[in-house]
Amino acid sequence: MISVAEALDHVFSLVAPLPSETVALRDALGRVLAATLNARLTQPPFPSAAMDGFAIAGDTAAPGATYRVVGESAAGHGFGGTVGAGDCVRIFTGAPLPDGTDRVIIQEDVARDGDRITLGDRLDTGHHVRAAGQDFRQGDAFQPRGALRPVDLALIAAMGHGQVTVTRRPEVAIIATGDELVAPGETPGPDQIVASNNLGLAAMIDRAGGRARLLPIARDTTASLDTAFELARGADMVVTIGGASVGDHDLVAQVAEGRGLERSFYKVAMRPGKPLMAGRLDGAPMLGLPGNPVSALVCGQVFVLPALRVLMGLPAAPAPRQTVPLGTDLPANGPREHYMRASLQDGRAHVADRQDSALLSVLAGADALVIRPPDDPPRGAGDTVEIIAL
Ligand SMILES: Nc1nc2c(c(=O)[nH]1)N[C@H]1C(S)=C(S)[C@@H](COP(=O)(O)OP(=O)(O)OC[C@H]3O[C@@H](n4cnc5c(N)ncnc54)[C@H](O)[C@@H]3O)O[C@H]1N2
Ligand code: MOO
Repeated sequence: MISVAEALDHVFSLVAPLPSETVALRDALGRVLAATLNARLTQPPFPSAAMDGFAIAGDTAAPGATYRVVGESAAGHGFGGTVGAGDCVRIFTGAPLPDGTDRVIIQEDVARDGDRITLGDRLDTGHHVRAAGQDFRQGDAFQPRGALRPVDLALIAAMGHGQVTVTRRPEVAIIATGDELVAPGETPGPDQIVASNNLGLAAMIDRAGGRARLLPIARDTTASLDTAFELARGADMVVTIGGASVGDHDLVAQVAEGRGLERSFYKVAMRPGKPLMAGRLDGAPMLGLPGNPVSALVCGQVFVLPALRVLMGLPAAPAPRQTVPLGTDLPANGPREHYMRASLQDGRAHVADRQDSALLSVLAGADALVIRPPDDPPRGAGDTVEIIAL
């Protein structure tokens, strides 16, 4: 059995960023820029007012000074005339500063009488002018730090782009396997249960920026699995769930190998998730997850999402970890890296009593996975541990 870190390295060697495509900015949330983007515009494009008031030549400002109002500059409608000595222009936030002015006196500091204004006794010191290009200049490069966030989209729009070139959204085929499974919403027959973790995994993938394609549940037969793999053709990644262990009806590896799977590894020293397999099938990376609901979803966090991020154009990196103190005592860990379901309260990780990998309700009640290294000695409340936040 290989370690989680080795297995993840193998998974990373199976994936590479997908080709790019151009999409409307409106559809670019969560996508990853395929190349550095340069501003086509300068912002602000002209010196502009940061407050509502009167634009003057700043060196003339003094308590009691008077000016003649010769026009108005509003956002979208600048003042086209000339501002002479002793003149001012009524101005509003966002409006271009007229030539010959370099300061805005806020209207609270001004007394107006017809077309005359008099500055008050206590002027604030600000010029209330936004310099041209103070936010960004034409040609400035923008390299977001990750997948595009709402603020990134706003900036790119302001920079003058209506479309962006991003890495294509990965399509991930998900194959649940097992004679015992029925689709969500169906009533299980005798000896059956509802397939759940494939749905959870699909949601995980969609939320992370992929597009999950849930295939029909495959039965525990060579023919059914073969059909499922056939339907998965063309996907950017194939994920199977279940049938990964050593039982007589665990046929996924056998069928995948029959179709030419180039296997990278089988079995990882982790808990849950031990019977994980990975390789390349029909030209696509394939991950075979164990069927237990928690095992599948933990493998989703630890392997599927990091692989998905690489396909999306993000750097190859393990699931982000944080360090927090434990809120509970823990016995020594065994030889596998243990991902324990825990809830965070007052900044401490309280590890759930029941850690069976079949317990979806425990996972749903958790907001973190506490990671115990192999053979970790007993830990007490207050000791720090690494977690993956869920
Ligand atoms: N003799 C051994 N038995 C088992 C071993 C072992 O090393 N030796 N490993 C155990 C571990 S660890 C795991 S994890 C499981 C994984 O088994 P499979 O990947 O073959 O999964 P299945 O047998 O198909 O299913 C396990 C369990 O999960 C339920 N399941 C499967 N798919 C779904 C789904 N889509 N939604 C909800 N639940 C699902 C299935 O009904 C089973 O209850 O093997 C152990 N055995
Ligand atoms: O590794 Mo299994 O995934 O412990 O339940």
